[in-house]
Amino acid sequence: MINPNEQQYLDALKYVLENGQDTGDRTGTGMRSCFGVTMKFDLDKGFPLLTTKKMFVRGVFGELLWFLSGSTSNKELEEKYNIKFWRPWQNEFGELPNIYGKQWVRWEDSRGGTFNQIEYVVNEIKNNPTSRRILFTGWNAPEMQWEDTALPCCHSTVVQFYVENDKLHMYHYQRSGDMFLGVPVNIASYATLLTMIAQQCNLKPATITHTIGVAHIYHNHLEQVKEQLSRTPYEPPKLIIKRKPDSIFDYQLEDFEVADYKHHPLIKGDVAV
Ligand SMILES: Nc1nc(=O)c2c([nH]1)NC[C@@H]1CN(c3ccc(C(=O)N[C@@H](CCC(=O)O)C(=O)O)cc3)CN21
Ligand SMILES: O=c1ccn([C@H]2C[C@H](O)[C@@H](COP(=O)(O)O)O2)c(=O)[nH]1
Repeated sequence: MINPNEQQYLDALKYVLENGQDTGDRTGTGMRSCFGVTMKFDLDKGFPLLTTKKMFVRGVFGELLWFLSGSTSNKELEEKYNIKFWRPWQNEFGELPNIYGKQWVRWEDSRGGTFNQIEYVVNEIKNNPTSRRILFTGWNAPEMQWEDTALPCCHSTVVQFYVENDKLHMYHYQRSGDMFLGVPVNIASYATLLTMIAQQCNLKPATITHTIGVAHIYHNHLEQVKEQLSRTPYEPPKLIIKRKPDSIFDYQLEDFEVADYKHHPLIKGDVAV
């Protein structure tokens, strides 16, 4: 098979298209959904950036670096990286309160301090690789219910790591996945994160097991999905990280390059707000 990683996504997409339940949803758009869909990616078989549609590559890397910086400012995401897809959820101050950046690197504890979960994960992988506690979560249960929270955490509901000899594996549980728009970005983003953490720990990025709780196709994406499923994937591109920064928090946009990215044309779809 020319691109087994992409086939995992296409099979999941097709499964939801053919077997999903049609209902309404919070946004009023309507969705077709299945519960508990798992995809497995092996980074040895290429970088899982979709080739059956053109992906917004800078969007993947920029958004990830913005999460890692601890920022929850959409203004910063737009000004620093020229990424505008978070705009519908920003408040009047250009902020996205309580989303990923805060939970990943400055989770507020009940004793007035903060906890950097990403730093913890990298240190554990380096110093305590047989630990069964190497995980981080964006799901800060009480904060997810606060009324100013921009959007309760979708991906990184749980992200766990496992070291096998010189290989680093990841399990990613995502509670809710917009199969056409969000999930392709999430797949590429977590593959990038695993590659970065592996580089920091002198390990090889290996597999990602990605489970989505409510895997859904919005009703206004059904035609786009059929178009995408009619296309044949190309060989996957390669992810190149051009240097090894001193820490997981020191990567820059210019450090990332995608080589040999051959893709089909963009497929547009409206995001459900
Ligand atoms: N309904 C919904 N789906 C999502 O995927 C999603 C949300 N809401 N809310 C929060 C974030 C925002 N995300 C988004 C939003 C829009 C695109 C999007 O429109 N992507 C286009 C390119 C956009 C561009 O070039 O600026 C694409 O073709 O992938 C992707 C992810 C992911 N998340
Ligand atoms: O990275 C992301 C962020 C969001 N989504 C999708 C999943 C849902 O369609 C919406 C969130 O709505 P909820 O009602 O909170 O589930 O955003 C995604 O797929 N990937």
